[in-house]
Order: sequence, then structure tokens, then C-alpha cells
Amino acid sequence: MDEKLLDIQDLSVWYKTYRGFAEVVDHINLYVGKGEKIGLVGESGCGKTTTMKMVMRTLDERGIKVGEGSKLLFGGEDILAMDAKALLDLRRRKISMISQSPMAALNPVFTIGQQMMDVLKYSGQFDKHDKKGMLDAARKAIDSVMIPDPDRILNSYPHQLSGGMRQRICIATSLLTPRQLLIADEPGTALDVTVQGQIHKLLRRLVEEEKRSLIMITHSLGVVRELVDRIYVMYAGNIVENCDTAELFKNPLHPYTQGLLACVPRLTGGGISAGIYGYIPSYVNPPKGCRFFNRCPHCTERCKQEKPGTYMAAENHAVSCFLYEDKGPAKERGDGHVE
Ligand SMILES: Nc1ncnc2c1ncn2[C@@H]1O[C@H](COP(=O)(O)OP(=O)(O)OP(=O)(O)O)[C@@H](O)[C@H]1O
Repeated sequence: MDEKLLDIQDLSVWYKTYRGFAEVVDHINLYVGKGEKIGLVGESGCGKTTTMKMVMRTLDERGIKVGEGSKLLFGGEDILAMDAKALLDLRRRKISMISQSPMAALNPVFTIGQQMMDVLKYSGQFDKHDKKGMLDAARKAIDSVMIPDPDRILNSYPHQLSGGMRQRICIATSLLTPRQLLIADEPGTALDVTVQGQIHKLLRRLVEEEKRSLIMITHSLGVVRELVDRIYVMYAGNIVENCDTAELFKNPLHPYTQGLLACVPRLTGGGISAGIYGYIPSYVNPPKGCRFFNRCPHCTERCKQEKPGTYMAAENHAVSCFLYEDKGPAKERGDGHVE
């Protein structure tokens, strides 16, 4: 197994709302190895962004509660125990996150050049007077994301660029510093499919060239198929299935994964998919059993009352559904958590 770079153990995150606590992330386990590319897939609102914002510690901590026993380890260091200085270092030098909306990520009142120079200045790689060195690094980064005329781009404001260019600039900025982990939160959402495809290929190439790790967050299994080594399927705050990408497409086991796969459009026809009937349950009053029970074609009385464990349906293929209980519990890691 790869050496773990990020290791999320038993993480629970609750938002404080006026109706009570919303249990949005519910005891999840997930890891990414050094140089590994993983996908975190699930429909809108299932808690993917919350999980990753927790990793970056960018959620407003007055508005959340983190479950007891939750652990977030990055290179063995406990993210939840980091002070403000260590967190700043984590965000400036170790992990970067590309958000869904490049317009929200870029500051509209500064040029691209000013924003890139700021990133370089605080990265600790250059002397703060070495303007030429930083400019060259910024030009090189723009070049690596295949945008011509870097000097014009450096002098442009975000609104003077197209959506695809802005998203590439976000990727270029995240690559300015030698960070080990890149978290890409649906980087193609705001773009048309042709540009989306280019952005995904670009991300894969850059991550592979620099041997970085990647977490690709998306609601579409089709998007991650060509991009990642392993996939975690998330539903309503739970990881319901986790295995290698090829295995997931060959042998999807959880009824939710099967439903998600049926939603991937096929060029060979077959009409419009029926989708998955129903919607995600309330996080304020989540079901006490399986959170997918009201949408599941295999639901039994037990599913409504009892939470399924995580079972090892095949080698390195974990699934959280009573249908696979006879396959035995998932591997214990020695720290009491399953993987
Ligand atoms: N600050 C907040 N306060 C209360 N609830 C929140 C807050 N932020 C997010 N949520 C809720 O948490 C749930 C999960 O949201 P999250 O953004 O993590 O989902 P997601 O899987 O990333 O969705 P998408 O794919 O649409 O980005 C949603 O029901 C959302 O309404």
C-alpha cells in the first residue's frame, strides 16, 4: 500500500443550524497515498466539500462541531491540533484546493500577476526582492497550463479572462509552490464539456509529472473514470463504497453506486436514465439506520433501524451495505478504524 499522505479517520462534522445540529459528515474514513490520485464522488449536498474544507480547516469553527475521536493526519501531523501558524503553513506550502468557482477564488480587484506574486512571496521559495525570479516562475506556470502570451495574462484582471482561462489560472496558481496534495473541487463545473475535458487532462498530467497526490471531488463517476486510481463513493455524509477505479466500474456493489453508474450517459444509446428516485435525507434528523434506505430498491426493515457496518466484499473493495455482510467486516487498521 502507498505511504499515506492524508489520512482521515472517523471524521464527523456537524453544522450548528437554527433547527439543531446538521450531521453532515458521519464517521468517515478516507486516505490518499503519496503520489496517488483518488476521487470522492457523490451527488450534490452529500458532504464532499465540507469534508475537504475540514481538511483545510477553512470552515468557520464557531459554526461547527467536530465529532469526538475524529482524526485528520497529514504526513503524520494532526491537522485538528494545528495552531494558526501551522495552519497557514499547511495552506501556503502543503495542500492547495481548487474551488468549483474560479471567479470566487480570484480577487477581482488585483491583476493575475499581483495575485500570483503574492502566492510566491509567501511561499518561502524566493527572496521577497527577487521580482524577476518570481515573474519567471509565474510565466512558467501560465505556460504549463497552455495559455499563450503570459505577460498579457499577468497584467489582466480576472474579468478580462474567459471562464476556462480563469480555471487554468487557478490550477497554475496552485502549482506555483511545490505542494504535495492538490484538492480539486469539481474544477470543470462552470465550463463547457470540451474545456472541462482539457482541464481534467491537464490536471492529471501536471499531478503525474510532479508526483503530487490528487483528490478529485465530483458528482459524476464519468469524470473520474480516466483520472483517478481509487474512488470513494459518498452518500449523505457516509462513505458507502471504496475500491480501485477499474473494479468499481466492473463490479459496483452498493445500490447507490449502481444508481450513480446508471446515470452516466452512454454514447451507445439507451435513452435518458431514470436517475435515483428521491433525495438525500435531512441532516438534522438523519435516519437511525442506513441513510440510503428510502431510495434503495433492496431496503429491508433492518436497514431502517440499524446502520450497516463496512464489509470487505472483495480484496480491497469495501462496501457499507447489509447485502454484503456475509463477506466479513472490513480490515481493521490496528487503530480500531476500518479502511
Ligand atoms: N455553513 C453551513 N451551515 C449549515 N449547513 C451547511 C453549511 N455548509 C454546507 N451545509 C450543508 O451541508 C450539506 C453538505 O454540503 P457540501 O457543500 O459539503 O456538499 P457537496 O457534496 O460538496 O455538494 P456540491 O456537490 O453541491 O458542492 C448540504 O446539505 C449543505 O446545505
